[in-house]
Amino acid sequence: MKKSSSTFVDKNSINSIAIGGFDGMHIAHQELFKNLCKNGAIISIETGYASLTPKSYRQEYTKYPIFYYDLNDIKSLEGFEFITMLKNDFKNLNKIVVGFDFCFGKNRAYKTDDLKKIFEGEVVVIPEIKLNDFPVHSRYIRDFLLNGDIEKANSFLGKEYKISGKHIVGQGLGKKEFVATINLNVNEFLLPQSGVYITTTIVDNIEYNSVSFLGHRSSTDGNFAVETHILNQNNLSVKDKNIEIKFLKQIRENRKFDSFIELKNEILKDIDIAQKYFY
Ligand SMILES: Cc1cc2nc3c(=O)[nH]c(=O)nc-3n(C[C@H](O)[C@H](O)[C@H](O)COP(=O)(O)O)c2cc1C
Ligand SMILES: Nc1ncnc2c1ncn2[C@@H]1O[C@H](COP(=O)(O)OP(=O)(O)O)[C@@H](O)[C@H]1O
Repeated sequence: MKKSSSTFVDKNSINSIAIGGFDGMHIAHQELFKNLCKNGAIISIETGYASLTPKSYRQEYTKYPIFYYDLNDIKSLEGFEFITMLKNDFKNLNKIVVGFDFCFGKNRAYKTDDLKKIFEGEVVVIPEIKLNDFPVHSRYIRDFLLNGDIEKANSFLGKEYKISGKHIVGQGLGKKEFVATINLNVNEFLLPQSGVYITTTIVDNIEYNSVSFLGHRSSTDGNFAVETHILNQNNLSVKDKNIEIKFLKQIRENRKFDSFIELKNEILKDIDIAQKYFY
């Protein structure tokens, strides 16, 4: 997690802003940011529903400082009131960058044409960005993840989908019966479809090749778990650490096995698939 750099920025130095929700900080969002000037900034309107890049993780994906506005505080403003607020907050603002579908103000009644009329400065409207003829939006990326289609989600994100969580103690069964896993408590982030994934696990800023499991452990205690097995590593100290998992590819969906031996055999096959992917 990178601290929002807006904390250290003088708002009066900002001359251009991009406005939106920006959950995902995906390739279309990055196109907007390319149109910012050197002293640009990002205005992120918080709905409370961001799940691809929750608020405290967003700064990692841009060099521009992010300033957050709570939707509840601004949603009853008329169009000119919203622009007046921004002009008051950023005294030297002369350029606004938004996407083709940007709406603002009370009842989302104001569109890009209204923005051009109300704001006395440059307004850049980015036409809809698509990838292979498919529009890029965070809602589609969420759908890809929920279907386990990691590669498609990653191509729309322009990076590997990453979640973050705190190490928690597991059942203590893995090391004894199967393979050692790090169990994580993940909040805020959308979890991809239940199943087994080729992943990269980050501990203390070091990336390890890994295979991860998400879902109800229907073959053991039935509880929901996010677990990662680091390949070729036995003695990594992770106690109470914050751990990140980057998703690369789904291996299979979650399954219920009738015996520990069947589950163990399948886990060993998963590990073999992951080993081959990396080498
Ligand atoms: C690569 C891998 C694949 C797994 N696949 C499944 C699965 O298909 N079904 C299941 O119930 N549990 C699966 N698990 C979870 C195991 O049941 C779990 O690791 C075991 O219960 C040990 O849990 P513990 O780490 O809390 O001790 C998988 C774990 C790993 C590492
Ligand atoms: N595919 C796209 N092409 C162009 N602009 C986009 C696209 N997706 C989002 N934007 C713009 O980016 C800003 C943030 O939009 P937001 O609604 O948070 O993204 P999303 O549609 O992915 O949820 C808005 O100004 C929006 O118009």
